[in-house]
Amino acid sequence: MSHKIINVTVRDVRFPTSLEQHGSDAMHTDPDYSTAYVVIDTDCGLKGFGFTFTLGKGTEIVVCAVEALAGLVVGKFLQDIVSDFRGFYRLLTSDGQMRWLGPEKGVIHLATAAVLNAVWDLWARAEGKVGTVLRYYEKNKISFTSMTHELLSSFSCSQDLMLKEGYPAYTTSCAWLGYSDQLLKQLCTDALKSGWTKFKVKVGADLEDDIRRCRLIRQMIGPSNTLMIDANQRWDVAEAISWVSSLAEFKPLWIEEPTSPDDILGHAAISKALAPLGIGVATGEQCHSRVMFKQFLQASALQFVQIDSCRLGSVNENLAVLLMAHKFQVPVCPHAGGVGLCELVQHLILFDYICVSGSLSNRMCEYVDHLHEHFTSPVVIHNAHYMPPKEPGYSCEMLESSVQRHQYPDGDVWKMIINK
Ligand SMILES: C[C@H](O)[C@@H](O)[C@@H](O)[C@H](O)C(=O)O
Ligand SMILES: [Mg+2]
Repeated sequence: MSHKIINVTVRDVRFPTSLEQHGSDAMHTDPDYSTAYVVIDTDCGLKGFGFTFTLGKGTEIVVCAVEALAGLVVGKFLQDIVSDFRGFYRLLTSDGQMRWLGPEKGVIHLATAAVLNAVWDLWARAEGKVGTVLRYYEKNKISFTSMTHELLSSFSCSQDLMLKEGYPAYTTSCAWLGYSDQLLKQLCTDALKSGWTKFKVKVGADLEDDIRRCRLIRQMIGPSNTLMIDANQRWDVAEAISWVSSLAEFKPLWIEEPTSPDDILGHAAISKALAPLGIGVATGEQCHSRVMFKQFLQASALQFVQIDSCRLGSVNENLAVLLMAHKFQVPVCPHAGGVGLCELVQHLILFDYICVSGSLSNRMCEYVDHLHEHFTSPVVIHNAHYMPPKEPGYSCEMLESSVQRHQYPDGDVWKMIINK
């Protein structure tokens, strides 16, 4: 079948998560988890769904950027796109006028991610597959193929393990910064009961609060479970080193986003200073391109790579980062959560394990327990592991009823909030 793309639509879909402080951190105190939600229509009726993730205000700007890119997509045939996916990626990112808005960063790159996520979803649905990424990888004969040849031959064995046990996850949803100690305790108790062993806590606004919260959670989870801390870029370099040193007694595995996401050498200095304390640096949720990741890796500026399915240019660019991380032997622990990021990133991390890294050492994927009910194929978590998705596609499709209710500003949910 030809699968000619005949239409690309995009909608501003927002969830009022800030009302309950879900997702709050030291820099983003009132996030409304949102998406610029893209639907691609084809001449044969098949659709592709995709989105990028935003925090509420400004989603309308991403919507405009998607509309600007749509002209490059409508009229194309899926087969032509995927037989030269590199060319298509460049078409979207290298338009002679639009690239001035990035290039490959900021709003225009978020829009590129939304469009490409929808194309990947469409391709996987057209093939009736979950794992189109593997085919892309083989077809494009990425130069790492020989390096991972052995891993590819152990493909079925790793795949069996994933199908049986799933991919290990950690939870962030017990300890958002705006949650009270009482709520934190309750959520942590529930999470321990459900089998969670790895927990991330938001820090960075007030040191005394951080000490109290980290002590509380460490006491609850005990010495052998894993704790991570996340400052969401709140500090400068010297402040990060001294602040995290004050939290070292709680034995965090990593400090995430200690400073500006663009300060590669700053991250390197923090990594060096914290290494003797056994604390690594994790970053990536606002690392906007593979070029930045390359330098982070070259400068030994991070010890955990946090790819993001909606900030980088979809599967295409994430794949480049997975391969570089493997070359540098740095574990990938994707950023997820938000709305829909868990749904997308599960595909990438399974691919990383089965075809690239072949290792689970120091590796885990983020999970938050919000908004999955709005997806047609929500993630399945079992015993704190992501179970492989079974439906063909990239798991991007939202329930149409959810989209309509949450569309901003005309959906019922927003009409009620705005008219209050
Ligand atoms: C605003 C968001 O909830 C962030 O706080 C979140 O993505 C966070 O940094 C995370 O690591 O999950
Ligand atoms: Mg984070």
